[in-house]
Amino acid sequence: PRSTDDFVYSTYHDLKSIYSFMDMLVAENSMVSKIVIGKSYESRPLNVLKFSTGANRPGIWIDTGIHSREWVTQASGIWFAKKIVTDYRRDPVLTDILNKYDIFLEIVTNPDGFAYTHSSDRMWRKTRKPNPGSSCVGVDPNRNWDAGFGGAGSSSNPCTETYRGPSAHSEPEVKAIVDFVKSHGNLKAFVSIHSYSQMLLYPYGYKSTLAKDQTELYQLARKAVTKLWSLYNTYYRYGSIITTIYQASGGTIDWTYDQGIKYSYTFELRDTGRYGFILPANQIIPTAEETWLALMAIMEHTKNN
Ligand SMILES: O=C(NO)N[C@@H](Cc1ccccc1)C(=O)O
Ligand SMILES: [Zn+2]
Repeated sequence: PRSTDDFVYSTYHDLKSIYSFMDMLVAENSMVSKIVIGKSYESRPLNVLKFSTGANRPGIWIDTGIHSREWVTQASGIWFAKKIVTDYRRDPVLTDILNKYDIFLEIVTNPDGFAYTHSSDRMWRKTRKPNPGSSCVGVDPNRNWDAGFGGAGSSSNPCTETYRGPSAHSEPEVKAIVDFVKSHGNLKAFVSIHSYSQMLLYPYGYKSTLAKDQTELYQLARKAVTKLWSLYNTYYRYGSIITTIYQASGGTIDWTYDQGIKYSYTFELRDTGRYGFILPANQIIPTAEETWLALMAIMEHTKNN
């Protein structure tokens, strides 16, 4: 495609195609820039799109594709990026958000794993860093954060899908985000998008202690899933990670919440298991559209509080 107007949002794309989408979007829009926050283990750039209409603003972070096989999430991230530039100055709520906040969007958060799902194993979840002393490759990037690291709900066995890694932030893909969050220092919301299960989750996963902001997080989750449901009647469950899905230690949003980013959420997109990670491409746009309504609710609440 020559522009993001004739890019095909209703199909799954490989890494090369997604990177060229990002470069086209940057070239077409003065509001969009590309930040490389680091390199993956296999030296791929960790690209973050920045949407900004002014300087020195607080930020909102969205990542997709931290688990590489969850292809509807990277595909939704592409659609979100185009939606932001399309709706700015047309949608009053988004315009108000972008006049006060920067949005940071990391579409391919695990590029090595993503490339591997295209080349070798469609069901690959983890990073692709080898584990010394083991023939098994990769660390679960959603168990590698310094939040209850190494606790129940993660594995010490490199051959498992929830292997936590040798130490917190051992994975370059995770460390890059940690460093970005710390250096930015003014993120007000952090949303990490997974599939599948149709859930909206907030901290904690590593312990059953209620988050100090649990009442507000619950009420905002309820509002967000109601907005999501309003489009195609897709039903989401919502609540804390540990009570809604299972115990998981070293998870992304437990760390971001403990860094003081109050509006820390994880989405589990469509479906509930019929297709699972292999969601048909004809569901990409409907999934992205309904999820966007929930994201807008979270971003609007962030802006107003
Ligand atoms: O992989 C998936 N979904 O894609 N399940 C998530 C569930 C989850 C979500 C948030 C925090 C911790 C755990 C996982 O990493 O096990
Ligand atoms: Zn996942």
